[in-house]
Order: sequence, then structure tokens, then C-alpha cells
Amino acid sequence: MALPIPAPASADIGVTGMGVMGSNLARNLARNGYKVAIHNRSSAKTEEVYTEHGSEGEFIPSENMEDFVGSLSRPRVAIIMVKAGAPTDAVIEELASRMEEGDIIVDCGNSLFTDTRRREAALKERGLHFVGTGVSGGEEGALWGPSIMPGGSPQSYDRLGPMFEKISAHVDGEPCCTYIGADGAGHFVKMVHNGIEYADMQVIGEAYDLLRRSLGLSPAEIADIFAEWNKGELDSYLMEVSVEVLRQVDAKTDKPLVDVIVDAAAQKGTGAWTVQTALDLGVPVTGIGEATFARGLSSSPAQRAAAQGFAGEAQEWNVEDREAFIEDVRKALYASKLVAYSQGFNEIQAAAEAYGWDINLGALARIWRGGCIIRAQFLNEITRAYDADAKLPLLIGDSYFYERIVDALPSWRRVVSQATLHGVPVPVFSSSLSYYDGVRSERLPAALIQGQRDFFGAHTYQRTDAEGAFHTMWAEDGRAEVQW
Ligand SMILES: NC(=O)C1=CN([C@@H]2O[C@H](COP(=O)(O)OP(=O)(O)OC[C@H]3O[C@@H](n4cnc5c(N)ncnc54)[C@H](OP(=O)(O)O)[C@@H]3O)[C@@H](O)[C@H]2O)C=CC1
Ligand SMILES: O=C(CO)[C@H](O)[C@H](O)COP(=O)(O)O
Repeated sequence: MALPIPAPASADIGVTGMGVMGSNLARNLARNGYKVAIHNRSSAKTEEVYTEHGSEGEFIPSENMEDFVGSLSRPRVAIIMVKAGAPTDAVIEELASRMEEGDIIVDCGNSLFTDTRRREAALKERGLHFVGTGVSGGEEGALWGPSIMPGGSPQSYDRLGPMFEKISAHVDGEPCCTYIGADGAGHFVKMVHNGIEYADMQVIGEAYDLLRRSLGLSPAEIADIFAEWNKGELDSYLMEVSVEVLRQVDAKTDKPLVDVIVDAAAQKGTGAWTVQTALDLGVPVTGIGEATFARGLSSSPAQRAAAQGFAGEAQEWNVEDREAFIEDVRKALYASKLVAYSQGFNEIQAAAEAYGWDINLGALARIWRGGCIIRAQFLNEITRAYDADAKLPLLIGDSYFYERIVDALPSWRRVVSQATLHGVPVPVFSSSLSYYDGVRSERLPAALIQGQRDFFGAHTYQRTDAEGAFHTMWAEDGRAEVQW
């Protein structure tokens, strides 16, 4: 079917990139009453969207970038929804070279926030607004209401905000979209959202694995347990998804689908970016880190093959009180998840300070309550906690969460120790517990590390009883201490 000739300068907004996310975002905009210009590198996809969904609203399809930009009303707003990295740079240039001062380019892909900062600065010099925007919710979210995290200038939010708030998910009548902060702030928080997503998925995986190996439960039985958990404080989209996956039976083999899926978790990079950035900022995100490394371990065939047959279980499982054990696992999962969120929010706080972003953490938790992959009931409490204290240093120190951590602690310790005794890997359960024990410790062995650093490299240390930097003359008789 030949596409109609695009009407010039008439679309409210345009979307280029008619893949999974872009096509659904365009349909969402059109369904909400906006006239949407659509374009894709290969025009067959534009044609497909127009043919199959043209009746859902007003679309202006274009076969090439010239017509696409020409079809946008001024000041133009064009959303890019393509692969992150070089493809995004290429599309930005194609758009920017055809745009005029005051026009807005919005990148809704999962771009690295440092790329966004670079692009924003470069386009500003050309008189264009560039808005790096995190979008979460997958295919269904993009179509029916995602969580939207726009960065860029506040002026561009004046133009984009009403549209984005309208098409976003809504919880309790509130849109799951808010202005996050300047330049790369939107993509930064989306990156951390994905890091938290990794940790959340991994803790659910650890609970599943433990229940299966300890109690010999089937995937369907574990799905029933998870469905129960999903009625309480663990209520979340990822728990819901897990129930669906564990209940699924493979039509070809009649086995649980989860037993047919290759146990090698893939990743597109946002989890790794979260960890790399946290390392740069000096923020421990051990839950996200372990979750990312767990995916790496699962996808290391050579190492896994070499280790098959290695000595393992130190004890046979013999769980006397099955119900109590299941409850222990639930609490360990909840506490580990809290730590991962607490760490993720700390990373955002550190970045806000480093990059001068004024990020409202309460508002951020509010827009994650719906539309996105980590949507969960307990985000209401996170919102409450940061609304009450915008500078809360530790989410798990908020009285509501702290009470739950204290309640979970004995279970958490039992689960981690039992898993360790029985040779079941629980990297996020255990690292989160170690983080909790580390952060609550009055003294840490870091004092010894400072001593070691000073010994071999004269790196100096601080004293508990005096200001300044000190060095011990380790190689000299008497080992006198000098102030540096
Ligand atoms: N899938 C998801 O759940 C989510 C994805 N995202 C992000 O959204 C973006 C799009 O993802 P998704 O829709 O899933 O991806 P798809 O693989 O479905 O689509 C990719 C799109 O990118 C286009 N593209 C690729 N390379 C180029 C290039 N060099 N020049 C121009 N266009 C190019 C493709 O065009 P063509 O058809 O011509 O190949 C296609 O339109 C990504 O950044 C992704 O990380 C964000 C949130 C959730
Ligand atoms: O952004 C998303 C949701 O918010 C994507 O689903 C995410 O990119 C999936 O990441 P990965 O492929 O690394 O698991």
C-alpha cells in the first residue's frame, strides 16, 4: 500500500523508530488525541503501523526524514525510539540538520546518560532542545501507559509535560511522569531503574531456586506460593510476571516452560552501566552488582562446563517446618529487595550531587508506582519516606522500612546460612545482608586497609582523635608518626 503524501507542518509530535517501543508509543499518543507523524529507517515498518493501526487515531506517515520533519508543526517535537548508541547519534544528526531553533528532539531509548549530556550540550549550541527521556513499561506499557522520566531543560518540559503526562500510566489519578532534572538526569534514573529491576528479578530467582532445591517444590507449586506473597508487601509486577512464567507449561514437551528455557540470562547493558557508574561515584550498589554478575555467571558456558561435578552440597536438605522455611525465604527476599532499592536511591542521590541535578526522590518513586517494570505496592512507602525527608541518607533507615528489616533479620540470617550450608547460590540475599551488617557496624576493618595502604604506599590515614592526614614511617626505626 502506498503511503499518503504527508501533510506539511501539521503533526503535534513525531516518532521515528517504529520498532516494538516506538510503534506502541506512537499509537498511545494517537489514541490520546495527538496527531502523530511516524517514520522508520526501513519504511516497511511505517507502512505496517499505518496499515494495521491507522484507524486508532491521526497518523502522518513519512517514508523519509525530510518529509517526517516537514510534517511536524512548529516548534517541532520529534521522539527518537531506536537502538541506543551510534544509531541514536545518527538519527539525531538526521533530525538536527533539518530542524530549526527552538525545536525539540526527545530520545526515549535506553541511552547512556553521559551520551545524553554530550548530545544535549552539542544541540544546545545549535539552538535545539534535547531531552533524554527514560521510558519503562515494555511493549504493553508503551501502548497503554508507561512510566516516563524526562530530563533536559525545564522549558522543554513545559511543552512535553502535558503530552507525556497524558499518555503515561496513572496511579490514584496521578500521572507516572514528572520532570526529573537537567540534561542526562532522566536517562540516569532510567538506568538505575533498570539496575533495580535486575536486583528485583534476581532476588525472586533466588527465592525460587531455594524453594525448589530445599523443598523439592515444582514450578507450579512455587507459583502458588508467589501468588500468595503477591497479595502482601511483596505485591509487584515482577512477582506477577514470575507467577505467570512458573505456571506456564511447554506445549512441545509438557514440562514446565522454565525447565525448557536455557538458564543463561541475557542483558543489554543498563544493569552494567548502573554498576559501572556506581563504582565511579563510589556508591555501593552490591545488590544490583551481584544481580548483574549473576547474569554474567549464568552466561559463562566454558566456566560452568568446567565446574560441573565440583564438590557441592555440604548437607542434605531436611526442612522440618516447611511453612516456617517458606516464610523465612519470603522475608529474606523482601529485606534483600529493600536493600537493593535503598542502594539504587543512594546512587541517584550521589549523581544528583555530582551533576547538579535537583531530583525529587519522592516524586521519582511516585512515577515508578505504575507503568514501569519495577512497579510495586511498596513504592507508596518509598514516596512517603522521601516526601518526609528529601535527604534521607538510607532508605532502610526510614522507620517503616527499618521495622521490616528488623522483623526480617532472623529469617534473613537463617536463609543465607542455610543456603550456604547447602551450597545454593544466593548472591543478592547474602550480599544485601552483608551490606546491612556493614553499614550498621560501628567499626569496620577499613582501618586496617588504611594502615596497609599507608605501609606500602605512604597513602596516609586519618586518626580518630585528631584532624589531618598522618603517615607512619614504617621503614624507619621507631616507626614515628608524622602529620602530612
Ligand atoms: N523493549 C523494551 O522493553 C524497551 C526498550 N527500550 C529502548 O527503546 C529503544 C528501542 O527499543 P525497541 O523498540 O525494543 O527495539 P526494536 O529492536 O524493536 O527496534 C529498533 C528500532 O531501531 C531502529 N534502528 C536500529 N538501528 C538504526 C539505525 N542505525 N538508524 C536508524 N534506525 C535504527 C530500527 O529500525 P529498522 O526497523 O530500520 O531496523 C527499529 O525501528 C532502545 O533504545 C531500547 O533500549 C526502552 C524501554 C523498554
Ligand atoms: O528498559 C527496559 C524496561 O524498563 C527493558 O525491558 C530492559 O532494557 C531489559 O533489559 P535487559 O535486556 O538488560 O534485561
